Amino acid sequence: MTALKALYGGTFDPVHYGHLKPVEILANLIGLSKVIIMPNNVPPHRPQPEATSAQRTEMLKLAIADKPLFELDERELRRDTRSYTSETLREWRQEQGPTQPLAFIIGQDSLITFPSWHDYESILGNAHLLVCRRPGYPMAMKDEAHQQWLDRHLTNSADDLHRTPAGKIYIAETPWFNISATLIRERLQQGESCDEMLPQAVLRYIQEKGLYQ
Ligand SMILES: Nc1ncnc2c1ncn2[C@@H]1O[C@H](COP(=O)(O)OP(=O)(O)OP(=O)(O)O)[C@@H](O)[C@H]1O
Ligand SMILES: O=C(O)c1ccc[n+]([C@@H]2O[C@H](COP(=O)([O-])O)[C@@H](O)[C@H]2O)c1
Repeated sequence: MTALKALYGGTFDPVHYGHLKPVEILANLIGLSKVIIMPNNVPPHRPQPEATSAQRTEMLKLAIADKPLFELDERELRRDTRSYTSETLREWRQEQGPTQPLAFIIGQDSLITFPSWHDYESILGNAHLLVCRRPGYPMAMKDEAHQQWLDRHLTNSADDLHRTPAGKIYIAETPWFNISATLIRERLQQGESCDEMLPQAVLRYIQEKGLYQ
């Protein structure tokens, strides 16, 4: 059996424990030996981040330096157009061949908006979706057609993910982490502590560079 490979895309402005901890638990649950973390360059659906792509990448490097589970992929930084996940996964699938099991990791909030993503059906054609729970967001889709789409693809079998190349959605029983980059940016701007929310090395970098003031 070929090991499942997982890509974890995000804006990471900045990276925090709400990104890292659920995914470490997910990796244990389903037997992932690597998670490839990938910052976007031009988020397709939100304003440009406060930190530059280079700064967000630097923070990711600091965050994963002592975590062998993670490696970094900078491919989206090499494109100046919108960082569409469908394009990235098409390219990754071509590199990995048609039978390699591939997955894209998202949080529960991203699952809810997923049907509005560019060419979203093709994403499942190229990868599974692995979903981590997140507090404050519904588990059901906004409309019936999208709920039926979700139900058609859902699996609760980790074996399914390892045995098939793409097309399944797995909602992992990961714990809730009530942390967001928005909350961190707001707290930093108000001079409030964020010590428990992100790695110390990332916090030091933010302070050194005067980010999110
Ligand atoms: N606390 C969390 N629990 C589970 N998933 C999360 C959490 N925070 C972020 N994610 C997921 O990580 C991925 C990258 O998220 P992103 O970089 O936008 O972080 P964010 O905290 O949501 O940022 P912002 O507050 O700036 O919107 C997304 O798929 C998102 O759903
Ligand atoms: O391709 C799209 O249309 C699309 C729309 C929304 C989000 N994404 C990707 O989903 C990942 C999580 O997004 P975000 O904004 O929550 O960090 C990140 O890799 C984004 O580039 C992709």
